[in-house]
Amino acid sequence: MFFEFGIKDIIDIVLVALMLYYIYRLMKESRSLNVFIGIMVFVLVWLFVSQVLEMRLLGSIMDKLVSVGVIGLIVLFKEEIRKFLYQLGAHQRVKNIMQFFSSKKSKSPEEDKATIMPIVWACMDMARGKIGALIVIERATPLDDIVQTGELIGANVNKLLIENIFFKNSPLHDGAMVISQKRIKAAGCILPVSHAMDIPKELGLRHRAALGIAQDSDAIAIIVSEETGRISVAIKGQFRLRLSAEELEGILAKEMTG
Ligand SMILES: Nc1ncnc2c1ncn2[C@@H]1O[C@H](COP(=O)(O)OP(=O)(O)OP(=O)(O)O)[C@@H](O)[C@H]1O
Repeated sequence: MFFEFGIKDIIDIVLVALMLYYIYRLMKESRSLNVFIGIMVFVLVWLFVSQVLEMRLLGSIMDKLVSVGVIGLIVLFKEEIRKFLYQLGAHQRVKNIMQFFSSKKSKSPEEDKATIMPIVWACMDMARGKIGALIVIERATPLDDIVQTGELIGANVNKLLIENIFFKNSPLHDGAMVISQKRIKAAGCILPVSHAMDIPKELGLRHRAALGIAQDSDAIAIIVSEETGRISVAIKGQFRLRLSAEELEGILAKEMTG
């Protein structure tokens, strides 16, 4: 009953272990750890019943359950699967983007500045007036699903327009504004809320929504706090809190122009 055990098998085991570890991490993050443990127990029982005990009837019933169950799991965990695939794609994409930008710098720094400065000035004004705001700047990850939850605008980036949209009684002040390709694409959009446990207690839903989109995509989310007038940025799943105008400008210049 001995079988050959070569380098290919070791790589096979390492890859399966890595895959299981990633699934475990994703499920832990999405607080579905018990589901993961349940699936593992089911798979072990299935293997034991069909491979070791060779019980044909129970084995075939479990075979059927597994094939249907896979579809069920895909539906149940579509968000986690999307996130996993995004993270996988992002690794390669980072390299590609770095290569792309190293040979081809931003076409027009003036054009980038013309987009960045109205955002910075509007945020400073709104911070002074304690007007809450949430601005998401789309980059490589398309945000079409987010845009669909709000109202389409399609206007050039303009300081007064941004302030007007977030003005307290404006019909679009609730939710997030999406800026895409140097234009205000939509406002009043609903973002996914982060369930991270390590967010400072004083930060509420606006900040959680900013972190949520920064975890799910490569977008830059700018938050102006209505309570404190502080400006923060969520990017690559991390917060940069209490920013000055210069710091905000620096981050946007660096991240938007590569
Ligand atoms: N999922 C979401 N998507 C977009 N905007 C959201 C979302 N959740 C909350 N908001 C915005 O955040 C506002 C509520 O902010 P809340 O006071 O809870 O957050 P906060 O982080 O404490 O911010 P602030 O410091 O401005 O009070 C809502 O009125 C809405 O405009």
